[in-house]
This record gives sequence, C-alpha cells and structure tokens, in this order.
Amino acid sequence: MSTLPFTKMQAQGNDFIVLNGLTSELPALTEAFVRRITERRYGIGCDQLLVLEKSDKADAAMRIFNNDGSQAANCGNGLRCVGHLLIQQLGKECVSIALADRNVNAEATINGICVDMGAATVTDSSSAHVDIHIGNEHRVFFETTEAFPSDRNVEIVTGQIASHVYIDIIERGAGHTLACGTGACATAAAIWSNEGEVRPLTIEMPGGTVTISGCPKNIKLEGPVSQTFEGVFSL
Ligand SMILES: N[C@@H](CCC[C@H](N)C(=O)O)C(=O)O
Repeated sequence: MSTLPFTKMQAQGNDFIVLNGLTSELPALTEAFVRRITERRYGIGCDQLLVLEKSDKADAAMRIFNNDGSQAANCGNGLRCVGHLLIQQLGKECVSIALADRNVNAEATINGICVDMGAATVTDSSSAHVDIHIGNEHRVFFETTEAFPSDRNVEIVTGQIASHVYIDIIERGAGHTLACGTGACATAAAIWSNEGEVRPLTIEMPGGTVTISGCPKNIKLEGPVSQTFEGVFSL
C-alpha cells in the first residue's frame, strides 16, 4: 500500500488538508479521491483540500477542492495557511501564491498571516443582500427575507457594533463552516458599498476573528493560523 504525506491546518476553525505537489508525487485528483480524503470518518476530514503545485509566476500555485468534491476559485483562509507553510519552508518574509485568476502575496505579521486578496467587486444587490465577486462568488445577507442560493457562498450578517461585524457562513460545497476568509472579505466589501465609506473592519465568525483592511481594489485579510498535525494517508 502506498502512502501520501499531508499537513493539516486551520484558520479560525476553517480546516484544511494540504498536499504538497512541490515535494511529493500526488495521485489523480478525482472527485472520488477528494471526497474520500476530506471525509471526517473514513478519511482525514476537512472543509477544503488545498493542493500546491509548481508555478512559473509565483512561489507555488494553489488548487482548492471543497469537501463535496467541487473545485473552488479562491479560499482566503487556505491562502493564509499555505502562506504560513511556504514562509516556513522557503525561509522568505513574503511569498506569492498563484490562483486561476489572480496572484496573491502573503506575509507574516504580529497578528498572524496577512494576505493581499486582490479585488472584491459588487456584482448585484437588493435591499436584503449584496453579491460580491472575489475570484469566487458570495451573497452577503443583511436581512434574511430572501431564499439562500446554493450556487455561491452565503454570509449572514447577524450583528454590527461599530467596526465589529458578526457573521454566520454557509459555504458552497462545504455547508456550515466556522470561518471563511473570502466570506469575511466579501462582508467587508458589501458593508463598504452600503455605507459609501472604506474603513478597517473586524469580522467575528463562529470560529474566530479576522481583520479586513485595504480597499475594494486590494483587500487585506489578516489573522492567526496554525498547523495542527502532519501525517501520511494510506492510498
Ligand atoms: N473557506 C474558504 C472558501 C472555500 C471555497 C468556497 N467554498 C467556494 O466554493 O467558493 C475561504 O476561506 O475563503
């Protein structure tokens, strides 16, 4: 039986398996394989599988798979976790990570890891919600008077006190999660759009807190991450 090395990481309880294709040979990333390794009882278990590959335009390319087997275009918490791993492995202060539609930079700060997420764009809105594109798609609800869509990530604003914003999350492809990095960015971008003012916000999620700063053209996502364990998966 062959084995596959993996690293388990988390950011505010949003948990990831990282497979490093820069240092090990990977199996075919079929939907069946993704569902098996991400399953919490028969596999290792996680919200998202992150796969690192070689890139000619960044320190590494990152592919993202939800635990239902679907692929995703962005993952803010995953970028912070992989940023932390690459900073340690490469001994650099700042690392670059390539996604399908953008390159992001990650650096270590006093508060954990900060990632320059690139642009977050408002694509639609109603009195109840604002839609945001940040590589992947989000609908941020300020009132729950409309049905939740299943084709995008959903953030529900449950309270706001000054610059502290409380949200719940239902992720496309992973269901309820304790935190979502792109969801935190989308929430800030939706609030900036509604208020007509750009200011740093603290986003409080069920699993922990992140800070959002920068501006809609380049949102910064910052907060702690940790490596929880390393192991080998039996193929
Ligand atoms: N947890 C992530 C988002 C992961 C992908 C998302 N479920 C999608 O399908 O777009 C984050 O931290 O951003």
